[in-house]
Amino acid sequence: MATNQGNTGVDGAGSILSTVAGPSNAKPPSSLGNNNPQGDVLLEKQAGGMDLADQIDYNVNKPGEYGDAARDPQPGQTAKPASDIVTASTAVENIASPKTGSGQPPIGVNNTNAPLDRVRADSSDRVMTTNQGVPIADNQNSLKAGLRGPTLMEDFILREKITHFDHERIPERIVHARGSAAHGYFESYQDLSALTRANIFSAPGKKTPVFVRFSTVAGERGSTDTARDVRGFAVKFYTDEGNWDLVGNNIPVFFIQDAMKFPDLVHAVKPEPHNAIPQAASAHDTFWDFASLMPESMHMLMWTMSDRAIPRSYRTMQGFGVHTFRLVNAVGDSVFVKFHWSPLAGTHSLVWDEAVKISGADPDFHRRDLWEAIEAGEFPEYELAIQVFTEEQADSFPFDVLDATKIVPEELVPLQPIGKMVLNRNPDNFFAETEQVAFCTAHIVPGIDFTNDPLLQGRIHSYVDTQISRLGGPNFHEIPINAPVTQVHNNQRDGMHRQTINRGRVSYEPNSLGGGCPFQGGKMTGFTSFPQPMVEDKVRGKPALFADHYSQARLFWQSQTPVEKNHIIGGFRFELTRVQVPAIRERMLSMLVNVDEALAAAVADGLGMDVPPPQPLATTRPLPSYPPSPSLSLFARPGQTGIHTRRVAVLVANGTDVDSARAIYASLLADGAVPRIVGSKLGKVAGCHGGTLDVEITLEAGPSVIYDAMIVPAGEQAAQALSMDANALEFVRLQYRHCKPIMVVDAGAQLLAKADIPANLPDGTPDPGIIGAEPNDVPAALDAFKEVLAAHRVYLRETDPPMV
Ligand code: HEM
Repeated sequence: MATNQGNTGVDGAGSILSTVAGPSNAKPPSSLGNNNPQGDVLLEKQAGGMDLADQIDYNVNKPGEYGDAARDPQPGQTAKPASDIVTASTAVENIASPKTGSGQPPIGVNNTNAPLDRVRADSSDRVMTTNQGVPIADNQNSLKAGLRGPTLMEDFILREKITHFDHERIPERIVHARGSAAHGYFESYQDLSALTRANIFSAPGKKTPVFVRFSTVAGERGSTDTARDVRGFAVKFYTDEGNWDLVGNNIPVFFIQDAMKFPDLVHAVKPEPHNAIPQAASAHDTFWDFASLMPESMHMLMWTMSDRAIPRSYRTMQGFGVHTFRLVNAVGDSVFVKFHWSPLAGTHSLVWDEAVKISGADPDFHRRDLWEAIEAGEFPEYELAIQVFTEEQADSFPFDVLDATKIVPEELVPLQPIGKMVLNRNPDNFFAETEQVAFCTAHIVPGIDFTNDPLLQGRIHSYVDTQISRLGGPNFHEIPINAPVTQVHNNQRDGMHRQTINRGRVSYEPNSLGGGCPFQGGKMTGFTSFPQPMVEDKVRGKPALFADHYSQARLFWQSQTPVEKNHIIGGFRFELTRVQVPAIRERMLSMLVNVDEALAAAVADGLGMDVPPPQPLATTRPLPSYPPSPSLSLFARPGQTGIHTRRVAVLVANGTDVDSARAIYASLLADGAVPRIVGSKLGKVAGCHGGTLDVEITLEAGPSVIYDAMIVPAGEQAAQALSMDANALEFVRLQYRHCKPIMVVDAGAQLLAKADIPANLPDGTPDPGIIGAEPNDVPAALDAFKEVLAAHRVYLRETDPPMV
């Protein structure tokens, strides 16, 4: 017998999983270069296999705009068969499943990404039909009594089309409504069977398909990506023994300790009910009213006011399971575990002013970034690490491991890397996959179990419950993206939207009539709950250690660099400035005093208030003190991907040295960056020594905030023209203000002078992110530029004067 998550309870039994999903077309087909407006690019073979022309085609065609074209042939184009497109992943996986002789799988049949492809449909070159499969002769004109007469009731084709349209929307998620997702796989580094019998960790190199959804929490489905908010990091593992969902966030703690408070928390942060303002923002009275009355949220608030809440990309943030879970091995021994994801691209964030401006410039900033990276074959990778400790060890910690407002410091329990996740395929259909996916903390597999964390316990109920209404009934586990790759057999029947056609007369157990679904599980084969002894009174309350609300908030604060501390102060100042009720601001300040007096003073200063006395503590026990934990700083993880996928604006105008601009562009591309030729209008700019260059995007359509860095190539006349252009000046100033690397060649320095960009840092030393180059010195300058770009930002520009 299996659960609806396909947990068979029989090792390996019933598994149809032999290989792992890979991309069908991660690299954009070069045929798209037909549309390339920039015909005059270099042609030089790259070591990595993708030639420069392909890369430039890809970039010129703007990744966000070719997605559909890459899959579906456009008029006059022939789609490149998926198998012809070699990507790093297909090379590794080599998982293409058998195709029919024509190369076209039948409708509804899996083509290249077994096993999750089993229901992908490709309608290219197929005759249009009704939902009953009847061929349609005319899809443009309704059936009328005469050309100018009334439409006939019998027009079932019209009515079916409109009726379906009328019902195309489903309720959005009550939280985490806005998200983006990707397919990929998880690969285990080692055999963890001593700790857990979870099948996905049973052998080194074992691969398990995953679907991952990243999200913001508070905003509605159409809200902006770069709001200050927690990010969801939900992973569905399609394991051999059913689905395991690790439904985490990018912050390792949470606002509250008990599920009982979750509806209050969400009501407080969502738009206020009388006027539905503000969208996707915690900067309003009701949120801070709740928070200031909920001191257990203090630790989480430190994280959400930090740059963790404005990541540069879903690819540059960590993920955490948050709760303490259990691992259980084959003989029933159990240890506690915390799960951590760390991106190979490092942890990088935006600065607040930039995040605000991106909301206008590109509300899909994170969605686009994830999509484009995967389409370009720059597959995001995250390492999974665990912290493992025994129940006895947990008893000796100065905090309670069942309290979701506490971390287990890495200094106390080191991280153990156990595998990596690679996201290598974008969804085919946003609604069918990203919108309909249903994650749930209750979806666990043999070898993994819950703890008594009272927040986790409430979540186990909440997800399935909400999905029954969001996805229209109890059968949403049959929706392809939710269906396990294992077979599902049980005696559950019927209900709205039932897809499975169960055979036989027996749908109960025990039975003597045969057929149906015999129960084959049993102790240590099927899922068995860890038999934790429990003899306690029924109570409403919380353990004593839960009442320490400040010591880990202080640990977080003390582990931050000066730059990060300034940003946290800025976050509190911004949010509390938006709060209208002075008493709420004062209560928050009184909580901050308990974290750190200098922090409270700096925030109070920004609010024009005095520092109030500290809020009384909820405990009389002495608070533990922790040594700073360097790994809590974002800067602890610079990443291993260099300048890959970093976006660089190359500013041009008439008079730009076209050859120099091309050389810079090609050099950036060769190192994996994403350069763009940016000018004041589309069309060609004339080079100072002849030749022309196509502008790819304008200063208005591609403003400063969507780039990680900028370069002004050589060219006296171009530098003068840019210096007269208000958009170009604004561009440079924002690049500087947002701490981005800036390189100028020769006369390009005029632009910096006109924009009043200082060459030195506030402490008087040269700014390493302002790189000037002579025309004959460009390669060396580019090397220096790339080095600063790989380090992401020059935050030293900001630290004068430090606020604490
Ligand atoms: C008692 C506390 C909580 C409750 C009752 C709760 C409830 C919910 C609900 C109802 C949804 C929408 C699900 C859907 O419609 O499919 C959701 C989504 C989500 N929750 Fe929670 N949540 C809680 C705490 C947390 C915590 C602590 C985390 C992180 C560890 C978290 C992470 C997520 C994520 C990532 C999603 C989005 C899943 C997706 O991408 O579809 N939640 N939560």
